[in-house]
Amino acid sequence: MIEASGLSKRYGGKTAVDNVSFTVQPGKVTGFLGPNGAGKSTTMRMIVGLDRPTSGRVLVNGKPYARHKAPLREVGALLDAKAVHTKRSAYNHLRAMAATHGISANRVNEVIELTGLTSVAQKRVGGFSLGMGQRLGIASALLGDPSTVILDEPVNGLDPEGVLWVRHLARELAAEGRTVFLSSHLMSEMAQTADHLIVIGRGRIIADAPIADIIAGQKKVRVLVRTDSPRELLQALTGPEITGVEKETGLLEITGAEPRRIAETALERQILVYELTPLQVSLEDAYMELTRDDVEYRSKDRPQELSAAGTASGKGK
Ligand SMILES: Nc1ncnc2c1ncn2[C@@H]1O[C@H](COP(=O)(O)OP(=O)(O)OP(=O)(O)O)[C@@H](O)[C@H]1O
Repeated sequence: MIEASGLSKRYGGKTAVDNVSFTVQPGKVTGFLGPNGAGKSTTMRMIVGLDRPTSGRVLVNGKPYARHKAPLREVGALLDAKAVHTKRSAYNHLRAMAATHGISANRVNEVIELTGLTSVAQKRVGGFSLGMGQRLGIASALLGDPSTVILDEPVNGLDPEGVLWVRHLARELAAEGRTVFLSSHLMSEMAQTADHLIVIGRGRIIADAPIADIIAGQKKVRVLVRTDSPRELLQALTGPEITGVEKETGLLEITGAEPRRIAETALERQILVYELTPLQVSLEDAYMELTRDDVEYRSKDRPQELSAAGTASGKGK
């Protein structure tokens, strides 16, 4: 179990993590999501004592990481896969780590097998691909058979087979009753792997709930509408909460209005509508909506929005 309370980290004038409190429960995969620069890595580094909190504290299995006599047996972490690149072979790298913790050579062989590194175990780590480095990082994290596993972007650089492997591994570790805390910005991946999500934006927690609740919490309905008069239709749908984006000529994506209301409005105004498709809210949508105001580095070319209130700025007719 991981328990953070009032955890903050400032680097000079920059607040990377701002008074966050959360608990990561055992027996579940908890996803840690957030846009670039949100504070995920900094939080994870504080959990394992690599960064000192400016204020607040974080406990792993009831104690600060540094207070554990054999921390590798309590918590295993993959934080920066590149940090393991050395002139040693994968086997020797793991053997050296194991030796410092009284972990047997048997366990080294076990994690090598578990992470699919058997055929390259004698090769120099310096020559490893990003994916092999990730596997070695995961092997190091699992070496002490820890009850808490923290993996920062574990699927980064892995091929599809590797992504699937990490997903199964995370699920298996949680099923064994371990605490599994994974960061990622791949929403689709999280949707298939995590039970619970903690979403962070600009150093603050913006959601902490089971995945199903996060999706269900996004009440804004979205509907695809094909019509020859998109702008007219949108202006007829009055309400500040209703917005629309013209995805292509004559194809509107309307947010905030139920299909029935759209159909009734179109009928009233004699606007021909020849497609009306409600869209399912995905985790991706829920996440975009949640982090909308908390993205530090935003791409410039987001689709232009049209608004039902008539302040249209898009390319609708
Ligand atoms: N050592 C440091 N010195 C100064 N600023 C830092 C340092 N480490 C992180 N930051 C800043 O703190 C903020 C949070 O960074 P962090 O790496 O924790 O975010 P992240 O959510 O892991 O992002 P990403 O998904 O891009 O890895 C960023 O604005 C970052 O620039």
